[in-house]
Amino acid sequence: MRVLLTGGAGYIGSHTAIALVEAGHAVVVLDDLSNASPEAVARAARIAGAEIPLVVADAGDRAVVSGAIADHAIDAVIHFAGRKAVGESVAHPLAYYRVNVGSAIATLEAMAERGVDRFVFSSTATVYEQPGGRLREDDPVGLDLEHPYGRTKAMIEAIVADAAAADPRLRAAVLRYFNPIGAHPSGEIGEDPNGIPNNLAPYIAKVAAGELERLRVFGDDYPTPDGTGVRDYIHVVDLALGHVAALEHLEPGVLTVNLGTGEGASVLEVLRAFERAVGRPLPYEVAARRPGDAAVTGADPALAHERLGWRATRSLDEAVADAWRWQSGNPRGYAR
Ligand SMILES: NC(=O)c1ccc[n+]([C@@H]2O[C@H](COP(=O)([O-])OP(=O)(O)OC[C@H]3O[C@@H](n4cnc5c(N)ncnc54)[C@H](O)[C@@H]3O)[C@@H](O)[C@H]2O)c1
Ligand SMILES: O=c1ccn([C@@H]2O[C@H](COP(=O)(O)OP(=O)(O)O[C@H]3O[C@H](CO)[C@H](O)[C@H](O)[C@H]3O)[C@@H](O)[C@H]2O)c(=O)[nH]1
Repeated sequence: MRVLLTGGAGYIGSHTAIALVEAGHAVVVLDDLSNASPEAVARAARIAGAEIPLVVADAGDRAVVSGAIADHAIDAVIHFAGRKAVGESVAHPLAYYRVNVGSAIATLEAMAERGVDRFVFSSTATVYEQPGGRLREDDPVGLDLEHPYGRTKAMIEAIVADAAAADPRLRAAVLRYFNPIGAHPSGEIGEDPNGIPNNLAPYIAKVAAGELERLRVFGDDYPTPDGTGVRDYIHVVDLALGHVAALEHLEPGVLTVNLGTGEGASVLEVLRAFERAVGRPLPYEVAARRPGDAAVTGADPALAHERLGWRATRSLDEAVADAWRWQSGNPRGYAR
């Protein structure tokens, strides 16, 4: 298939681009570069050994997306484009609704205009209204969430369901990612956060690199084995392979699946994994809980295995070693 990746210059999109080419597909990236560098696409193309055209454009512009679909004879779209910073979504909710919801609608309209009916969407574990350790796809999802970012994703899930109900040709997959971590094993592409990272793994990587003084562990009094928050960290390459499987198994209607490992790791366990990769202790202090954080989130990944034949196979240690290879080899990221 010829696959358009909106937001394909970003962290998950660039890894997915490589996985798609390696599986025999052709990839075109459409990205406004608001949170990415064109260098990510250039490196993904080099690693994959294929040309990956980059269209620098806003996925919220229906006419531009429609033009890209026609120009590149696209068969399927994976929609990664969007903003993802939880705190920023609280401060700037309208921008989040405009970019996230607006770009999803514009992309679906552009596809309809061009008769493209294969659609894969980046959702998140955050859409579950009741966090828990083994979340299943039929657990309650809705708008009763902690932040506008999560609500944008729940809204888009509803929009995709309505679009599929109205158009029986639409074949869609909604992928609820748990916590992506790690980098391509080449060390050439990885997560390149702008400014001080919000997320745990890139934050620890910058502590290990000496750019940040110490990790602040947000709470050690949760009802978890060591008192720190537990998440389901999934290697970004496993996540990328989940997209390939989803794309290749699309059927009319909407399939919604968790992409997680089914295993939990605490903040201190992630820190220890980094210490093993780096080969020395890393400084940390216990700080107050971060508002809105759950004690535990984790996936029941059974449905993805049953329906897509996919499961995550890479360990936390592997992910952290790959993240550290990327961080230490590219201290300034893509240096945008
Ligand atoms: N990383 C995570 O923890 C995580 C977890 C669950 C879901 N997601 C979702 O997965 C998707 C990809 O996440 P990521 O971690 O790769 O983030 P990212 O920021 O690295 O990638 C998103 C990409 O979209 C681009 N973009 C943003 N707005 C755009 C627009 N209007 N038009 C075109 N391009 C636009 C950005 O430049 C960036 O390259 C996002 O939709 C995100 O919400 C991410
Ligand atoms: O500096 C830090 C950063 C994080 N944490 C802790 O580390 C764990 C993971 O935090 P992240 O910020 O890395 O990830 P979250 O689980 O909070 O959320 C992320 O993953 C979710 C998917 O489950 C959503 O996509 C969400 O938008 C995205 O930020 C949490 O227990 C958090 O309290 C720290 O202790 N210190």
